[in-house]
Amino acid sequence: MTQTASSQTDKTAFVRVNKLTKRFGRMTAVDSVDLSVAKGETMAIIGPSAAGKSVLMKCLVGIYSADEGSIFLDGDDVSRADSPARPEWAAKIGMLFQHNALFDSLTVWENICFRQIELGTLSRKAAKERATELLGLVGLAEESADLTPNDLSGGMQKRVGIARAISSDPELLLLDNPTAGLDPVLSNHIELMISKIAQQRGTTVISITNDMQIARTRYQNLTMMHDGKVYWSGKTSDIDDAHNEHLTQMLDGSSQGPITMRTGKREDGVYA
Ligand SMILES: Nc1ncnc2c1ncn2[C@@H]1O[C@H](COP(=O)(O)OP(=O)(O)OP(=O)(O)O)[C@@H](O)[C@H]1O
Repeated sequence: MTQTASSQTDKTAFVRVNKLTKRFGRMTAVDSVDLSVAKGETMAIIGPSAAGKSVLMKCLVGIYSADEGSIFLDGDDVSRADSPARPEWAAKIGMLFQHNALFDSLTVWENICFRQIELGTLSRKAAKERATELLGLVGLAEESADLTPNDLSGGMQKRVGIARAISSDPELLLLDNPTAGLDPVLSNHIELMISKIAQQRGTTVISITNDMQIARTRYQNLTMMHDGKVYWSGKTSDIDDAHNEHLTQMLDGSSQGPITMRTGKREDGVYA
């Protein structure tokens, strides 16, 4: 991955977002955002509340259309929810929503293979087998398959959400706060599991997190958003102590952002 999605430099990126803008009335939730991720790499998106992180994710998954700018996935233009390439990409993207979005009236296994059952790509028997296999992968017992989401703890629900997100073996995995509300030990477990899944399957992963430490240790790339804009984007290995302090201050609201930026966007379009 190159350090930002400058359209000049990142034509080969698997995920390429160019000057993406999404508005709600007069409010600009995502403001001319550039980012890019190479195939098989991982990116954490971090930023304070209302920074535009979830709206960006919803543009990537195709819930919202770009008002301006573009989104390319493996070269396909999917900038709008109704772009011709979108239907094909629906099956190639797995998403964990912020509040898991599990169906309370369905069992765990039906939730995990919901899409396959709906589309008829798997019989119910095959779907249950597949879901049970995925439960093992996310560290849940086979017996959980017949429970409903209400029977599960928050951490277990997250795991079921992740199992559903990877059920179609997606090329792109989008995770909106996979560890929100979980204790640090469980958060680490889940993040480790995500890294392993990404490594074993070669999945490209973009994940929102509020934890700078997790972002730095578990992800290859990091994008910091603030007020709908990308404030910093680059390799986590390039984050030195000064950057770390600065980004952490932005995250907890003790820095007002770009005014106190230590370094800025270079002439070649790379944030440093
Ligand atoms: N459907 C919508 N209609 C109107 N405004 C919206 C809508 N969705 C999001 N917003 C607004 O867009 C801004 C960005 O929201 P977003 O959910 O992307 O923030 P976020 O960075 O994910 O924050 P958090 O970490 O708190 O979830 C917020 O001001 C939010 O109120």
